[in-house]
Amino acid sequence: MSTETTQPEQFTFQAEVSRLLHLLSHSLYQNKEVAVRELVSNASDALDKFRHVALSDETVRDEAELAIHVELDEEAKTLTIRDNGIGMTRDELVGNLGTIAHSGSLDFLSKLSGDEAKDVSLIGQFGVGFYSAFMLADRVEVRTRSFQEDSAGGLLWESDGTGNFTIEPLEGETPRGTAITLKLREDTAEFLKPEHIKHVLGKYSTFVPYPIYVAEERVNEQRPIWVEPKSQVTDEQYEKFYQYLSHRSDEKPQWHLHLAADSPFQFHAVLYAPQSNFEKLGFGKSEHGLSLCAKRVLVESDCKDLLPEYLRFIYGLVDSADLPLNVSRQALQDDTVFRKIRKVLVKKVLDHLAKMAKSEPEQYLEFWGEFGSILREGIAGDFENRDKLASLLRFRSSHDVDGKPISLDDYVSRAPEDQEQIYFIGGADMASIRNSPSLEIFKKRGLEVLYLTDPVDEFVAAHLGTFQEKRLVSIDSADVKLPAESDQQKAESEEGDDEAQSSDGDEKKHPAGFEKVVELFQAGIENEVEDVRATELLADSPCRLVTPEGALSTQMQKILAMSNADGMPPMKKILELNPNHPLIERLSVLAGNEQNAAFVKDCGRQLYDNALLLSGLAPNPETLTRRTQQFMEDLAEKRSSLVL
Ligand SMILES: Nc1ncnc2c1ncn2[C@@H]1O[C@H](COP(=O)(O)OP(=O)(O)OP(=O)(O)O)[C@@H](O)[C@H]1O
Repeated sequence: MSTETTQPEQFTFQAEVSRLLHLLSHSLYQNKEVAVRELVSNASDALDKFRHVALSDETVRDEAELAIHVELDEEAKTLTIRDNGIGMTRDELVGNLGTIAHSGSLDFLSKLSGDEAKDVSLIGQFGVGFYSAFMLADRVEVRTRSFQEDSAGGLLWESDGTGNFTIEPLEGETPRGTAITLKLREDTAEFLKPEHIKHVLGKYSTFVPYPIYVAEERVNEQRPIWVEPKSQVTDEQYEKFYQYLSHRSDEKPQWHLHLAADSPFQFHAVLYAPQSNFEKLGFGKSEHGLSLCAKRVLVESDCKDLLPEYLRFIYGLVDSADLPLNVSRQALQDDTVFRKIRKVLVKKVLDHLAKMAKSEPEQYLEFWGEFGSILREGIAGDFENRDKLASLLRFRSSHDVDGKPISLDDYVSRAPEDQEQIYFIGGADMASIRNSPSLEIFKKRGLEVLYLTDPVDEFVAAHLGTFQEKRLVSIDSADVKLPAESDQQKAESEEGDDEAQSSDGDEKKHPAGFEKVVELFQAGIENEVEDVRATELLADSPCRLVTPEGALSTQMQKILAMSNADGMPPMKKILELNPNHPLIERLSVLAGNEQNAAFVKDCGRQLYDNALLLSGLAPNPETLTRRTQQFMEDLAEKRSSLVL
């Protein structure tokens, strides 16, 4: 049928796109200028892609300058952004301008539209920048021809943003590239004024690496600040460049680094740390990389291999004349200069952080609060820089002031000289950590303990192993060794428990009958624990559970058990008793009489269950409740004589 070729094909937007378009027009705070930035940035990406193709395929090259033209038509009330980049085929049009590539983008943006509506300027980070066109326009037309099609292969994409779009072939010759025409709404008519559009482009698109023209006038300066001496770059220029690289308009970076080297290889770089970490807000892993240039020309806009993963939050640009750029990604990664540049970048960033931690500790803590959770990943992966990274770690501790996390260097510098280990305790939250019986002796002796409420920190501690030759040890482990007590501490502790304890090195004196208690407890829970024994490391609690030497800490075991459900059998623990606790002393007396054996055994089981609960582990609820009920019944019966 003859109508078949002229009838536009109808398409429906993916449901997520419709929701996004609704969100854009209704709830998000609207900084409409962002739409221009996004469309210009897409045009610039399309030019990059074309240049890349043209490098290896001379048949597609031509003489035309790669550029972006912004055209204003006051009469038709249209704003057009035109590029001679890579263009789009029919399938690309359907896929790119009808769906959202990054799943999760929409959810994230919806979250931002709550009370504290964040700037919609974030939109470009989530692979949905094109749709911001509908913030300005009630109709959008895209005319495009892919570099792969002949000049008659142009297409027109059209939509009013309410749910559908159409695609139809264009008649006549269509130049290569894409022209996006926005039919502006009444309330966005100011975007038809050349002065306004120039102002917007100056604000957001100064660093676009291709010329941008409004009418015949070139409006972006394209100044490569990274090759200029630091002294000649103003704060404002650094900020603008950051905003251009990160798509975070109106945000200042936390800090920046401007690096330059001439030998043994040449490169320039500007690196930035953003203000906030989106990963913390639940938006998955950061996906951006650094921009990689050769002699000022952008070669790769998202080079993720220039920095290790644990520095993935950094934005920046690296420019080197010494890199082989027409090679595969793998070959680039293996290139000696590339590897050396990467090494220098990592060193400079870590040195900068170390300097900041020393001279501006408050600012460093702010940085750590945002990005510490990413930076600490380096402990497991970057062996070469492990020491530097270890000094950058921060933890809550029993000795921290106002909850401000401390460094391992702080810890070691104030630990007693003969303290061979760095103590830590893991737990679900501060409250359960502070209530742990294992902490008592450390509190009593004033020994510092790191509080690790985030389970990942325990993995970090395990990977680190030692710091300044001191082993990091969980205090609920049998590996713990305490430094010798000072004379004063010795005197105090001997005063506290005069009959029970002799000085260090001597055979400990336990109350008579204590060995019997151990025997009965053991008989009561023999299959569940590795051992029952006395400890001198408890102050106020009757007992605690510890992990045997060399075993994983309780927290780590819990995490592993969760991640591997049918998992490993639980590792047996050691039940340690405080021979000087009034309850244990009383039981030691009772254990002398055979008739009390069952009762002492029951107490052993109950204390074991209590210790499990305190460690965040689950005892058998049925036997626990039955036993406590029995205890209550016995007590109630004894007390009934008081009523009569
Ligand atoms: N001017 C253009 N020329 C060629 N392709 C384009 C152009 N504009 C958009 N596209 C295509 O449409 C896709 C979707 O664009 P959109 O701005 O929504 O997301 P994105 O560009 O992938 O993400 P981001 O905005 O984070 O860079 C692009 O990836 C690109 O393939």
